[in-house]
Order: sequence, then C-alpha cells, then structure tokens
Amino acid sequence: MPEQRELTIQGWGRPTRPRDATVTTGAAGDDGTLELTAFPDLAEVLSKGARRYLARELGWTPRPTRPVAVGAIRLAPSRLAEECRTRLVELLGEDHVRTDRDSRLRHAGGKSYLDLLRRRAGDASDAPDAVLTPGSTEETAALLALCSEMAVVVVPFGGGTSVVGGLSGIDPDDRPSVSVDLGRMASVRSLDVPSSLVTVQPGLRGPALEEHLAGHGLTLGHLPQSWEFATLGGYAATRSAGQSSTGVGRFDDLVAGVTLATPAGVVELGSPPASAAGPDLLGLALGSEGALGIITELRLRVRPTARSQAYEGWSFRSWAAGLAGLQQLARHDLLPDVVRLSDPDETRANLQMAGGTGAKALRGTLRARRRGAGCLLVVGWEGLPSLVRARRRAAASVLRDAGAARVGRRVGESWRRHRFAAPYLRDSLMDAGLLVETLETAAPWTALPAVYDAVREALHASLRRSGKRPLVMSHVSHGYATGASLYVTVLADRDDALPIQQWLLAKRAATDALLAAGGTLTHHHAVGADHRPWLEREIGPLGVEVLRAVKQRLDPQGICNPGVLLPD
Ligand SMILES: Cc1cc2nc3c(=O)[nH]c(=O)nc-3n(C[C@H](O)[C@H](O)[C@H](O)COP(=O)(O)OP(=O)(O)OC[C@H]3O[C@@H](n4cnc5c(N)ncnc54)[C@H](O)[C@@H]3O)c2cc1C
Repeated sequence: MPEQRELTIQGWGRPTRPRDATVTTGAAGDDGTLELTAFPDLAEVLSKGARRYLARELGWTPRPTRPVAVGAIRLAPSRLAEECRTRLVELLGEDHVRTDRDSRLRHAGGKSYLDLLRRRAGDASDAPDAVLTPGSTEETAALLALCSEMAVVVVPFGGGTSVVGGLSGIDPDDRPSVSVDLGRMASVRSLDVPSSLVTVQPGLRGPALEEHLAGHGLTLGHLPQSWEFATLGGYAATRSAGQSSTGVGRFDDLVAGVTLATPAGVVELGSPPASAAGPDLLGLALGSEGALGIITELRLRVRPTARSQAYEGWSFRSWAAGLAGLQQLARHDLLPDVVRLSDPDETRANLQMAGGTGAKALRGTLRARRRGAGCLLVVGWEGLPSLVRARRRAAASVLRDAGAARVGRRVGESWRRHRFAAPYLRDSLMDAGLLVETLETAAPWTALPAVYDAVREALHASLRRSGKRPLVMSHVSHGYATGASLYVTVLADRDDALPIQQWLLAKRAATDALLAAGGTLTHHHAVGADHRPWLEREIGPLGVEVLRAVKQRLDPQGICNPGVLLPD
C-alpha cells in the first residue's frame, strides 16, 4: 500500500521547506522548518495575466502575508492529568499516547480558511492536550470508556481535512481533550468479491484503497477533492460527496455497514444487502462527526473498474439554460457520472486563469463558434464501453436540444487531470493577501435559482468595501432527480486587521440567505462547529431533541466531540 503522507500544518500538501525563508513574517522555528505551502510563490502558479485579472476584479493589491514559522506557533502546555496519561499508556502503550509539541500541532483543527488563518497567525489554541493512536476496535472502545470515566473530551481525527470546524475540540465545560488519530487503523480487512463488499479500517485513505482494489479489477470510486489526505472513516462521519458522486453515489450510498465504538459499548450498524428490520440505524453513524463515538470499521460497496471513460466539455449561453439542461438530463435519468456546470463568473475566471492546452483549446472553440464565455459544463461517463457510448449519445441529444454546444474532449480531460490542484493554489493566494473560501448547499430544481441569487447577493453585500469587491464563483457539482448541489468559491481582498471577522460575517450572511431561499445547510461538508447554530432551522427543535437523546444514551458524559453537530 502507498505510504500515507502527512499533511502540512499551515496549508495543503506535504510539508516543504521554503526556498526563501527571509520573506517570511514571524520568528523562525527552533528547527527552522517553515511548513507553508507547496508553492511558496504566487508567480510560479499564476500567470501575470491571471494575477492582473484578479487584481482588477477584486481591487486587490498582491502583498506578502506569509504564515509565521511553525516553531513560532503558540501552544499551551498539555492539561492531561498524569493519572489519566498513565492509564492511557497502560491501555495503548507509551508510543501511542503523545503529548509532544509536533503531535499536538498536527492535530490542531482542520483545513478551513479560518483554521488556516489561525495557524498562519501562530494560534493553536484548539490543539488537543494529547494524541492517541489506538490499534483496534477493542482499544478504541476501552479508551472511550476510560475518557468517559476521567472526564476527558475525545475528538476523532481522520485525515484532518474538515472545513467546518469539525476538529476544533470546543467543550462548554473546558475539559482536557485528546485527539484520537485513526492512522494506525488503516488496513483492508477483507474483500468479498462475489458480494462486492470490502471491509476496511477507518484510517485508510482513498488512494491506498483504490490501489488495493485495482489488483482485483474493482474500485470504490469516491473522489472528493481532499482524496489525497482524507480517510474513509472521515467520509462516513461527514457524509462526503465525491466528484463522481452523481454517478456512483454519495459516500452514504457506498456504506453497507459500520462498527461504531461508543463510551456505552460497540454497535454494529447496517445489514447488507437490504433489511426491513425497523428503521435503519446506520443513518445514525453517517454524519455523526464523532459526536456519538468512533467508527472503527466500514463495510463498503465496490464496483468493477471502469473499462471506458469519456470526459468532455459543453457550453451553455446562460446559467438558466444550463440549469434547465441538467434538469432535463435528470428527468430522463441521463445525468452523467460527473456533472459540473460553472456559472458565468466561474467560467470567465477559469478561462482567464487556467493555463495549459485545455484552456487554450476552449478559448479557441468558443471564439470559433462565436459564443461568449457562457457557462461551461464538464461531464464524464465511466463504465462498460457500450454503456458509456449509449449514455453519452443520449445525453448529447438532450444537451443539444437544451441549446448547449459541445466544446470538446480536451476540456474534459484537462479538468480531470487538474481536479486535485485547487487546494494547493489556495495556499499561494492566501500568502498574497487574499481571502479564499468555499461553501456549499443543495436545493430542489425549483428553488436552485433563488438559492444561487441569494448566496451571491449576501456575499457581495458583506464583502464589498471601498474599491474592493469579491469574486463569487459557483458551480453545480452533483445532480439528482430532485435537484442539485451548489458549490461556491469566494475570493476577496483580505481585511488584514480583522480577517476572521470578515469571513464570519460573510459566512453568516450567506448561510442565512441560502436557508431562507430553500437550500440545505450543507450538502457534503457536514455541520461541524461552524454550522451548528443553524441545525435547528434545518431539522427542527424535535429533531435536535432526538439527536440529543441518542447522544445521551451512547455518550452519557458528553465526551464525544462536544463541539460539533448539536447546537449549544
Ligand atoms: C481542500 C479540500 C477539499 C475538500 N473537498 C471535499 C469534497 O470534494 N467533498 C467532500 O465531501 N468534502 C470535501 N472536503 C471536506 C473534507 O475533506 C471531508 O469532510 C472529509 O470527509 C473529511 O475526512 P477526514 O478523514 O479528513 O476527516 P477529519 O477532517 O479528520 O474529520 C472530520 C469529522 O469527522 C470526525 N471523524 C473523523 N474520523 C472519524 C471516525 N473514524 N469516526 C467518527 N468520527 C470521525 C472528526 O471528529 C470530525 O468531526 C474538502 C476539504 C478540503 C480541505
């Protein structure tokens, strides 16, 4: 299996050494290591034209706003009582109870814009007091019982890629906290080829699982943008969606069963292939974000590796026409496996900022066809060659009837090749003084246009300042028969004096607006700490009561990730 690489503390990608440490603000660390970004210099990743375009659009003046050195990040001493540490060591072994600085820093928070702002400013006040690495379901259940007895908060840690404050470890009672890193539990336990079921441990990541499955001609096919670092347990705990989820299904759809270790004991949930034995309790574990316990094993549905793939681009003249086209595809059950419709702002930004042959080809095709930038649709099909051909042909006819023009396979292929690159670019943009964040929702087809307008208006109103305005780029990322998801990327000149408040206000305005217009609080990022205040608006007071009652039964002392999911 490939090595599971560590994620850098202040950004995305593997830890790197900067080529020019002198431009960095803040004191140098003891070890001199600066874990900033995979690409320390914006000029290396964005062309001059792209930088000019952003400066013009945003009223942004590029400036170095680099993170402090890792050695300068402030970390309070561990609050874990010695008696507790001793008992945890007896349970797990000395090597698996860590209170050293590096372990604690590596488990401080996730990877949202706010998480990165804090880490870049040298703030690790959300770091756990210790990091535990259990090796089995039994050890996990035992540590949960022990932490429950000793009043220690437990935050499960998968890949650490949460973007909703899922790892912030907030506790209203301010008890000591431990991060339970599932990285030691990262193997494939068994593969049942006739039943298309693979049993895995929660700390395994997508690339390692895909490599294992490929040896048997199988695939899981779950490819979120965080695929390189996120874990299978994390996907289940957050109800993740991948880039091919329109076709293969969301992660929820791929889970046939899980083992959940809780302070009250271990429960097995889910009965493949199907069951009518009462309500499906598996749904309690999916999206539970560590608030009910720790998922220690997963049984996942797999499928044969695709023998044929086809990705291509289409262009619509307008957003409304694009949405109507997708709706037609959905109605006829013809949605491709990958569906990504960009709005005019995102299409224009992609055309301006993307280099490479795909973007060049697209610009040429659009010019030749006398179409403006319009709205770009990237679609992809995977599977048996005959099925891919038939589905593609049928979808093409619907798209043409809806007024779309095919703009070629190079566009689709280019998207596929670069689909994991954006998070690396985020670091470089942040280094140069930009606010960069995303948010997402979903709505029925009828409500989607209003949700789109409402989010854009709210973000523009909140982030507009004298001479500066945000760039708000949206795309439909997943289609369903009943509606679609909307993914929004925001760029703006950062308010250097109050960067955290700047985004908190914008996020609050956007969330209020999207809920009022009929969108869901989150389509795939989960609730975490950031969305908690709005959960009651989505599931109602009685819904919250039901969740609380389940938590009370499984986690009577409230030690399991108390800062997420349930409102205060
Ligand atoms: C650059 C970037 C791109 C992203 N792209 C996508 C995307 O395309 N689609 C998408 O859905 N999400 C995306 N995300 C969000 C994130 O990757 C997902 O939420 C992912 O599922 C989290 O997995 P993880 O292993 O990193 O979990 P973590 O971040 O470690 O944990 C997430 C939450 O789940 C809990 N948890 C983790 N493991 C377990 C477990 N075994 N048992 C119980 N609780 C657990 C944690 O306590 C936490 O509350 C992206 C994030 C980033 C930073």
